[in-house]
Amino acid sequence: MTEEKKKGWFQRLTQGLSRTSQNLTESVTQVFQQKESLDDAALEELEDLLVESDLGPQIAATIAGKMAQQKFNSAKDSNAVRAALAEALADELVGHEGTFEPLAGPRPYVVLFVGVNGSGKTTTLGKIAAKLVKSGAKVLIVAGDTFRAAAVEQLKVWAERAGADFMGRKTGADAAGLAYDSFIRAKAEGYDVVLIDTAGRLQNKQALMDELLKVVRVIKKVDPEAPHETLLVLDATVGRNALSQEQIFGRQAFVSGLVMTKLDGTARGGILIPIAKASDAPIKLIGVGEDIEDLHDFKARDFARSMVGLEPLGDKHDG
Ligand SMILES: Nc1nc2c(ncn2[C@@H]2O[C@H](COP(=O)(O)OP(=O)(O)OP(=O)(O)O)[C@@H](O)[C@H]2O)c(=O)[nH]1
Repeated sequence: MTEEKKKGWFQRLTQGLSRTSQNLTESVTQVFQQKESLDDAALEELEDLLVESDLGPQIAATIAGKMAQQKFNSAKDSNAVRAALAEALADELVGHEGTFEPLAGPRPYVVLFVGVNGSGKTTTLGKIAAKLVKSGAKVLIVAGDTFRAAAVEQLKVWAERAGADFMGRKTGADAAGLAYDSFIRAKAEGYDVVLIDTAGRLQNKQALMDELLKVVRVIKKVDPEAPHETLLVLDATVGRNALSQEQIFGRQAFVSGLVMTKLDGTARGGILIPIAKASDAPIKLIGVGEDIEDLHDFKARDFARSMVGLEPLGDKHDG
């Protein structure tokens, strides 16, 4: 990434997370305003504020504990408070950072997108397709949510916009059959990446999981190593509901990476931390807007600093 592009992205990230950071830092710096160090009551207040920021009780207690060990020179030191908070948040996240590198793997590289309707699956898939095509890759988009005509249409628009090829079937067609055929076609026609959308809602959760597992099974018939990546897309604005979605999909659908979307315009960006800690899969990508440029690799330290309204630390951390 060029310096300018990097700067642009960080600005978008910090801007996108501004409601989260306002929510988090204003209250936390206030706790430290009158005092150099925290007494028990202030520590409890800090913990409550962190819980309100969607961090959950355990993480809130850990972070409040770390903050309580610090000394700050009252109100003048709000940047130091922020920096310490960013460090404490980053400590929680660094072990949960993953990379999404479809062009570094086998060809064709098969990526499955799972998640409930409205989480941002289609948009995320479209953004990834656009970036891959731009970098010269041959990309096939597959409309695996065969239950909703609108979902197929939306994906087709993204495929056209991205310059990727598109494969879909009529409403109600067998999604697993489509996934299988698309993989065979991608192998025969030399595609680099196959991006497969899946249904986000069926008559019940079990039916949805059965459907996903069937898609995975038939893909494995073509190549046992595939799908090479199964990305679970989660909407940050739904707060703790995203946590339960992770639990449902993560336990059953062989999720290999998480994507957190809609981190812009929400005060609930803090939810990313309990999700990261609860999940066996790392966070790979984050979305802070609807444009192609608004999807990015997840970098724990940069994210933690943006969460408190600070710029990233520089090359050492922005990878
Ligand atoms: N602000 C913001 N909006 C987003 C982001 N990602 C997706 N969206 C919007 O969220 C809405 C839902 O996204 P979709 O991509 O359609 O979600 P989906 O999971 O495919 O849902 P269905 O199409 O209903 O299956 C759309 O209006 C997107 O433009 C993001 O990072 N930030």
